[in-house]
Amino acid sequence: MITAGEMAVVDANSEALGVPRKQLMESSGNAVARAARGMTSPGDAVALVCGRGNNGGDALVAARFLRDREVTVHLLGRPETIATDIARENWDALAGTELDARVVRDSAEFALGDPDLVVDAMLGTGVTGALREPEATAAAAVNDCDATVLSVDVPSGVDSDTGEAAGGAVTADAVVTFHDEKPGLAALDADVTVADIGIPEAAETFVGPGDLLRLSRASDSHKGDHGEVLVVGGGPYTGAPALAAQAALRAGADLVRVAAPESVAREIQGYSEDLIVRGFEGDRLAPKHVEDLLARAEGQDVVVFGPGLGSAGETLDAVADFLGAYEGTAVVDADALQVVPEVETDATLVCTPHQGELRKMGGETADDPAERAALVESFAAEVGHTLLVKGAQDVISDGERTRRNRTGNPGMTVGGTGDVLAGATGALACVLDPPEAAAVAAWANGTAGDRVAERQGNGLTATDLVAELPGALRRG
Ligand SMILES: NC(=O)C1=CN([C@@H]2O[C@H](COP(=O)(O)OP(=O)(O)OC[C@H]3O[C@@H](n4cnc5c(N)ncnc54)[C@H](O)[C@@H]3O)[C@@H](O)[C@H]2O)[C@@H](O)CC1
Ligand SMILES: [K+]
Repeated sequence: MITAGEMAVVDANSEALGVPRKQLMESSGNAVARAARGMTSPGDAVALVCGRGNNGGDALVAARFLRDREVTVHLLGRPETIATDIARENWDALAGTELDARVVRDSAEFALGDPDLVVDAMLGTGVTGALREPEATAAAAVNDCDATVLSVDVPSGVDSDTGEAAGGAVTADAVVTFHDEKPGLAALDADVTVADIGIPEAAETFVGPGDLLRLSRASDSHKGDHGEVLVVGGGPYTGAPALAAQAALRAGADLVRVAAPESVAREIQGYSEDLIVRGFEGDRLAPKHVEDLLARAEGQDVVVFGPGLGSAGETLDAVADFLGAYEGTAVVDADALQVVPEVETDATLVCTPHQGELRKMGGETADDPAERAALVESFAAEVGHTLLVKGAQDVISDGERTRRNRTGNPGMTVGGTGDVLAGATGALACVLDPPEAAAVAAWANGTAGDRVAERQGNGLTATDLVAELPGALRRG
């Protein structure tokens, strides 16, 4: 099953892998023609009713593959108003054929005739609201006629995610949908076929630039703030929490606060005046600090727990106490990770171990990336949290869905890059679901590293990565 939003991500990742939308449209159109041919005989009349988006584009392609049928193409609206270049190019391509292609300038001009088969390609996943004209009149004519109706991707007017039909939606006898089943089609009283349109497997297996689309959707739908993050870290190390906090800012969080032992808080503040640093008594985290930290975590979108805390016994006890009582979302990194498998928590956690830390948590690892991904998936299911396991290929899993990330380079084994990733994951988890946040953060962190390496060769530092994060998170 794939939702329209996921399909858009996969589509953009496919393009980045060298298989652009226009090529997918050619495959979709070909699949539609194959289905139409299976439902008719040579010489039968096939009416292709095309909207001005890519759904219509699919049928404009199909027309070129149906020359042994008596084809009529009805374009709903003027060609100049076709919404996408690739659909327009496929309309223009019909000029080089003998096909009967008609422009329906307004609904009064629409004459369906008496076809044997109607191909309904008015609206696909781009539909919004009840059908407008001329689609409404055309849909009514399609629903009234005696012909069999084959819908492209989804019956026009039906929401492919929910199955809800807008006013005036088409009733289909059959549907050819693309790449994977759609949740909204399952309940329809129509014969649904899934056509493989040649999307490379890697477009789904690996996180790609298409995954950045999730961020634009999040900013459309979110309450308008990009989140507040609390970083709890520091003790034996001061750089780690500072890097995580700066990465969270660069990855889009509005406000980043740091809670660190007093002895290091001032030093952390020295790294950046953009951070709000407040110390707690002593040189390291201990159970006596937990109540105060829980109060500080109240009202934060995400807590990033662990960078630089160290592994003193009382520190790990404090981590366990905190996680036991916390109910929000937290990114857990570094020494704090080993506590996770033992602790009962209502919190939503994203754990970011490297291979060694994963083993310390009780997880297994393997050399082969696909095998490792399967092991990470079952361990994520066992611990009940999202895992982002760092490596030459990162693996991200919530126990159900698993992705891999292959951005990044050997130069990134330098100290501090993990802290940057934890901070970026924290910022993104303010606006995205945990596995999506982890996947986008891993991709962006690696992409930032690749850009720095391309520019300056060796000698990458974690600070370089932080500076490059905004660019890596920008689409296009
Ligand atoms: N990877 C993908 O996502 C692929 C998508 N493909 C096709 O592309 C389709 C999506 O294309 P688009 O995003 O261009 O969207 P659509 O073609 O579904 O619809 C967009 C057009 O419909 C108009 N419209 C929206 N709501 C309307 C309403 N209520 N009444 C009248 N007009 C309305 C819009 O103004 C726009 O011109 C899919 O359904 C599928 O058929 C395929 O080509 C293959 C690959
Ligand atoms: K359709």
